[in-house]
Amino acid sequence: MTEYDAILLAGFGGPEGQDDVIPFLRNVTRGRGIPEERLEEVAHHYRHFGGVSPINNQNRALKAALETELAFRGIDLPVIWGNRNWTPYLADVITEAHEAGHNRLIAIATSAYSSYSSCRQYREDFAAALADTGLDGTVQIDKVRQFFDHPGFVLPFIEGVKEGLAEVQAAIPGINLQTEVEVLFATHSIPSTDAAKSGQDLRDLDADGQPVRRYGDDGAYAAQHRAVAEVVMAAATPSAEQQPAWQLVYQSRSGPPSMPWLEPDINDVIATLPERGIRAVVIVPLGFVSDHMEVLWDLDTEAIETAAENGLHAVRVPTPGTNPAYVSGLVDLVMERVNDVPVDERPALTELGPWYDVCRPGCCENVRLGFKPALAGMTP
Ligand SMILES: CC1=C(CCC(=O)O)c2cc3nc(cc4[nH]c(cc5[nH]c(cc1n2)c(C)c5CCC(=O)O)c(CCC(=O)O)c4C)C(CCC(=O)O)=C3C
Ligand SMILES: [Fe+2]
Repeated sequence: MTEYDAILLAGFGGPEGQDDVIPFLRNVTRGRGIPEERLEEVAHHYRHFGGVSPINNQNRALKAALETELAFRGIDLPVIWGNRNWTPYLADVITEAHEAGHNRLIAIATSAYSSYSSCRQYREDFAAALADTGLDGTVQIDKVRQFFDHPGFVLPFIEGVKEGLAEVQAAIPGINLQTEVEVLFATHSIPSTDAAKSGQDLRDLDADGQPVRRYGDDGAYAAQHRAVAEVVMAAATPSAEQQPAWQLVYQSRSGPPSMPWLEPDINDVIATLPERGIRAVVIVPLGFVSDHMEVLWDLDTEAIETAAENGLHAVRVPTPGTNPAYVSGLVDLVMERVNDVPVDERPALTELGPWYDVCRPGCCENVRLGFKPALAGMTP
């Protein structure tokens, strides 16, 4: 048994009104070398929706769903919710938790894969929050493993792809699933240098100093997405003969053009589909846990528009959101830590998992920004 006294639900954060948009974007991009034009463009996405990102309400709903599931299971752990980039800030909610007597926190970050932005940055922000509040050494923050291949996270996508394909067949009677439909698994593009470091363990080096555990050029980040996509396709399609082609595509690139980020971009890929005889596209937001701005703008607005321009029927699959399988999976992830469940008894749908509870030395470091201390890892 490992004793925890609260669950820390750690979100990205988002603006909740027009006046929040610019300060929020400054918080997110401080020191990141994001071009001014890109910031203006992203500000416009938020302005289009009244300056309000849906992400905070989605995290409020997830917190409530977790509380209901915990109560149903008779688990006495309060859920506190804090954000990296907007109120309620992590430092403030951790201080409140401490004042209420909660000093051993198990964190769930709303992010499933390994990379600087999707794992280590959360861990660095936990360390910064403890340093800023003087609670370093008083409050302990552990974090559940990256859950990209946990059944609770994957199941909603399997259901979604099944339903998406059924919808395509209803819209275009007689369509050939194998030759006329393509499934695009979409995730956030990240700098190629971050991708290469994702999931890397600095201890596993060969005699030439090269990593032993290789995930390919785009690191564990891309490998994890591909492995999950394969599982989703196999589970969502009745037979190989009826399985559409699929590929992993990227969205929401934001760095300067001179800096390599993961490709191909979803819009570029969509534009190539008609010439291959594709008539319908199923878009799976595999990299995201809820329908936040990246999904509403980059997929539901831009990618859907690109599909229409190319004469394609397009369906966007739901994100896990508050799907009961996802909510219950997150509680399972907490309880495997509480109960010290051995690694070989933990659920994982790909060979890359179950991922580590404690991140490896050097894992997901950001070579551009340099070293910053992080919690929930083997080295600080
Ligand atoms: C991998 C990844 C995830 C998924 C994992 C996770 O969910 O954590 C994610 C999620 C999110 N990203 C979000 C928003 C933004 N991300 C930005 C910028 C960046 N994202 C990056 C990566 C990721 N981002 C990167 C490498 C940058 C470049 C700057 C840097 O090196 O850090 C910018 C700056 C403007 C721009 O350039 O787009 C914004 C506004 C929101 C909130 C949406 C809402 O408000 O509803 C969410 C959930
Ligand atoms: Fe982002």
